Amino acid sequence: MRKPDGKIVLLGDMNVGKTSLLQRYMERRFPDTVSTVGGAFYLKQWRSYNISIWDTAGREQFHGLGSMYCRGAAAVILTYDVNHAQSLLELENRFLGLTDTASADCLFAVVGNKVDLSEEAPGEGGQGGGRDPGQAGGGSGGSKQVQLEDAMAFYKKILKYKMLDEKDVPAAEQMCFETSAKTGKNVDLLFETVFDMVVPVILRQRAQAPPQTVDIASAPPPARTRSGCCS
Ligand SMILES: Nc1nc2c(ncn2[C@@H]2O[C@H](COP(=O)(O)OP(=O)(O)OP(=O)(O)O)[C@@H](O)[C@H]2O)c(=O)[nH]1
Ligand SMILES: [Mg+2]
Repeated sequence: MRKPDGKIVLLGDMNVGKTSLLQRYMERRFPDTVSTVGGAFYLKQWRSYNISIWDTAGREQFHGLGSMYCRGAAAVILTYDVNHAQSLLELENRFLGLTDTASADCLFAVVGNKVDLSEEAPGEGGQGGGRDPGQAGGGSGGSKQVQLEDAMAFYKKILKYKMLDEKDVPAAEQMCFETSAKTGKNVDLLFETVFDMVVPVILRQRAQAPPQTVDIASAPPPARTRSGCCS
């Protein structure tokens, strides 16, 4: 298997829909999920690049693994549930620090998932957005608690935390998304925008990395010297 050219990591509280978003994009379906244990990845061929997309566990008990998964990441997708305000706060309090191990020019996307629940008419089944409403990250009702502007304000906090200048990075409007893994809304847009933006990061990472292998075919032949017994 060819080594991936770049890495994208999904982070966020349990139950916000990270696994569902990835399965919607990669497998074009919305299957039942079980809470992720540790982490898992998909490989995506984008243009001529091989990108690994890591799905991580939101559960507190796996928190320590997050910074390991983020090591060298070219992009991090910070995911919350639009119907659960605490899940956005958790990104700031618990998950942003995990990205310290990411690449220096790592890109950030902020994603509010489960918009279908707040778009449904009252009484149309707004209880279906979480497997265990009693736990952290669960309890998605049908009322939207987080607006896109809140996500954009959080994006600006990320830039401050990373000491990045707004003019050197993509604008908040480009990097904040509202999605539904259930209906597919904005899911392709999210991943494909991130893939497109990650390509220049991959190219920069490549240019900075020391060469791993010697290409014998393109190496110049060794200079012949006249010394030696047979010359
Ligand atoms: N209505 C609705 N439900 C969703 C959506 N995305 C995920 N869910 C449901 O929310 C629950 C949790 O989804 P997961 O994708 O497993 O959440 P996760 O973020 O991977 O959770 P952890 O692996 O525990 O960190 C499941 O019952 C999903 O079916 C969505 O867009 N809309
Ligand atoms: Mg999961």
